[in-house]
Amino acid sequence: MSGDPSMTTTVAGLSTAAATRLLAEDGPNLLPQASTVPRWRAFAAQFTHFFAVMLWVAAALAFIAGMPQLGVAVTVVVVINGVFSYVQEARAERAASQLRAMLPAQVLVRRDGTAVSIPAAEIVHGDVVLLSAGDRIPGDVDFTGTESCTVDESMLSGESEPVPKRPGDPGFGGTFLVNGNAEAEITATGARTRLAAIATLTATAQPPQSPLNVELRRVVRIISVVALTFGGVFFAVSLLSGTSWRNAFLFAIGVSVALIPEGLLPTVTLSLAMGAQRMARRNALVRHLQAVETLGSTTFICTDKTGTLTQNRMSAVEVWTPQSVVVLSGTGYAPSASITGGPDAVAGARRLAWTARAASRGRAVLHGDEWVAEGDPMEAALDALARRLDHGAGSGAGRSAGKSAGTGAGTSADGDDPGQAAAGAEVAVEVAVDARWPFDPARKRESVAVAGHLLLKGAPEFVLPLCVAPADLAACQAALDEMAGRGLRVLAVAERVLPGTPGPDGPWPEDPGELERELTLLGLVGLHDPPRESVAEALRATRAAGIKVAMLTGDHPTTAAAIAGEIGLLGPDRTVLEGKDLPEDPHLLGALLDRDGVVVSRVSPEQKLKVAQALQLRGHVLAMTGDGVNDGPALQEADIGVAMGASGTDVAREAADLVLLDDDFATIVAAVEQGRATYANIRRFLTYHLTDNVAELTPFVVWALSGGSFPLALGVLQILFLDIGTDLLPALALGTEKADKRAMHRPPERRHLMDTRLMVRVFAVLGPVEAVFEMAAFTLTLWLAGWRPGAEFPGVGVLAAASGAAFTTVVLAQLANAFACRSESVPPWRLGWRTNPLMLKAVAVELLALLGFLFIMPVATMLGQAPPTIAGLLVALLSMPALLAADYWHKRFTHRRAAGPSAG
Ligand SMILES: Nc1ncnc2c1ncn2[C@@H]1O[C@H](COP(=O)(O)OP(=O)(O)OP(=O)(O)O)[C@@H](O)[C@H]1O
Repeated sequence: MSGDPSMTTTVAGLSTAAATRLLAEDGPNLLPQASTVPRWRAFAAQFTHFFAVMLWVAAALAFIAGMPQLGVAVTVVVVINGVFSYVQEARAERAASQLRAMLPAQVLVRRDGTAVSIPAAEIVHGDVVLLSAGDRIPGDVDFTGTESCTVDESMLSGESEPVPKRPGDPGFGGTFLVNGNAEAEITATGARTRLAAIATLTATAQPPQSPLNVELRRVVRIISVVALTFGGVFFAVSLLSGTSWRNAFLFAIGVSVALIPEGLLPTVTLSLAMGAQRMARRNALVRHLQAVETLGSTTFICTDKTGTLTQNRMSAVEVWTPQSVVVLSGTGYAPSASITGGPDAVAGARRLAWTARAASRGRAVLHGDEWVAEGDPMEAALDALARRLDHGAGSGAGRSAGKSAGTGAGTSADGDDPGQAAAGAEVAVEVAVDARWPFDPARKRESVAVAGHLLLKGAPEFVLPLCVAPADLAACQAALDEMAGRGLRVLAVAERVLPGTPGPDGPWPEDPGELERELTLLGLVGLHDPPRESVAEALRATRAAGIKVAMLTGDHPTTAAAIAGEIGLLGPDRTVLEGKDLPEDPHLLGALLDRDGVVVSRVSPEQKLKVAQALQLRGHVLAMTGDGVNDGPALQEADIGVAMGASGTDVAREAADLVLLDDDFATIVAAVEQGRATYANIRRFLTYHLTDNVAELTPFVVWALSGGSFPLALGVLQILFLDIGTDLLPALALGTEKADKRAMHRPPERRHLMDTRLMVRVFAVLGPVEAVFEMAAFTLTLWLAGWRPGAEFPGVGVLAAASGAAFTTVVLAQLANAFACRSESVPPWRLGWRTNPLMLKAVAVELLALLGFLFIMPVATMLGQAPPTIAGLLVALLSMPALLAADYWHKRFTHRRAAGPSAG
């Protein structure tokens, strides 16, 4: 708190013209880019990683060994793969930076004498910024006016205790105002701030690995180990069967590298980036790409109430005073009020409203016929209330308005009513506040000292005990219960004459506790905040998706329960808890909360953190919303911290993984749906990719097991070309699959990308079918040409045609597989052929490439293949229905076992 008068003296700030000139001179207020990798380095990196280097060695060896075609082919493969990966990564990076630019930080500054909100990047040296709790300080500053202001400087100093600031103290860009309000003059922006110096130091630090990254690296590692093992076995068998060591080494490297899914990581990144873009179109902005995937596996959502479930458009609809009840309806200036009570009924209500407004900073302005909030919507509603009652009284609407009508002079004659002493009837005149102790979520009240009075408003349980027991405590409690039971937020308003207190210059106590006692209760005010229309439907969707929801609110238990009941959140056992009653033990707490539709009221930020920890201990993947200054730790603790883009504080936004641009609960649900879709897509192309690997490996396994006596159905070059000709485009197309309509009709699952289900599908169903037909096409061609196992290898022409048949089979089977992989449970013909246009294009390109690889003679000769015979072609064609049939039966089988619809 502070009684510092400089808060009320207005420093005019810069003129717009001066600011524009300074902005041109100094440049925008942006931190120097954390030295991003230059493009050429990112490009070069695609050609210098371990596997690429192995391929370069293989190419060099091929040239030295006098096999220039192989050398050229390997080089082509490295280049195509490198360019493809680079393009994908660049696209993903571009998408990510577009997302970052969607939420520019805004700052309130005083320009030309009025407060305006501008992007933080446009702040210049000399600007006067107006800060309130939760704001990030946009540059280095000197404080010019402060009100109970403390700043979290931990990011610069490591000191976790907030630092109190007084006028004249310096403040630093990037730190946060934790408490109170402040006015400050900017002394340095952008690269000249202290943060910039530190940011350049820390830019080189690696960001932590996300779970998805860890998981993907695991997948790539497994496949790489398998590939290298095969390479080793192949090398050994080649040597044993009399191949020269150089050739053996060459082929071993070729086989290993062909099997390693280098393209997988960039494809996944791109797929996440596209998921993030789709979320952004639905007003959900992820702050890291990996959050897209985590969102998909969310099992529990803890949401707050005001603004997320409700519209945060408050209006005061009822005033209870010991003498009267005033019920207001309608909007605009002149409410239709129903008043019960004696002659002073409206006078009492007005006095309450004026007091509550004096203890507020939020204000309301009339737009058309509606009050629009400037600042805290609840406080704005109190401002509107005061003006409406004045207006009503002045125009005679309040039939018992009595003596204070219009002028507000009434009770102030005896100097007893500071609020009304400053009042005009229509025009709000601000009262001169000597000292303010702002609202904080622990005290749950706010008080001000005005002209020798202490004026206070706050949560009833936190105000009533400070009051001299009113004669009609029971009536007060009944009024409170009744209003809360209707879902109204209820505030108590009280005041006290301060004996012999200091003037505006203080000194005032830091702790208002010693002043906030022996208060006189003026009454209660009930505020209505309509639920969002989308919420009931969104809650139904969450339930259908097997996700549990809890409401964590700072509001009164009865109010919270009423709203939760109204929107259909409250669970069947109607569990409504209070923050103070939550058990300390995290296991107990987890067990208590682990059900659907729990309401926790009067919850503090620390309790939110505990709730997050307890639910995660139960194995939940938790999304938690928060908008307050102190919500940062809970948001960081949750798997998905959700902050509000429209309201909410900078602190919360920067701790969050997901920002809701429209503050709407339904948007979280939309984001979860998109997250599930993206995860399903990654599994789709992983399945597709791995099936191909089975088909590519089988010839080598057969060859090696036969000790080199069974000819090799596919050569290294053919494998490399399969990888490029068939894998890249369909994998991309699978990454663009739309969200499955039923994705939100099954329970969430937290599983490894490469789980048993996927492995069985690849290694026991799709892969073997493809491999069997591939080997059948090869063997049948040889057989019909008269070759029998164990005999001398047939001539080059026969081998080429057989190998061409095997190659064709893999391409065609993969073509069918691309369609099979579009869903994990539905056969492709039920998905509609035109629902993924990119897939049709990918398939067309694949077919053209196949024709080229078979019929362009130099290419075919280089690959060691020729167009297949009729018999070979028939087997290749048969592989398609066979693969689809196997896929169909497998889907039916697992589908039935899973009992219940599931798709994706
Ligand atoms: N500006 C204020 N001045 C006085 N009391 C307030 C103020 N804001 C809130 N309160 C009281 O404190 C209680 C808790 O408010 P708080 O803002 O902490 O809740 P919250 O967590 O934002 O609630 P919700 O879940 O509804 O968003 C309110 O129910 C109200 O009684």
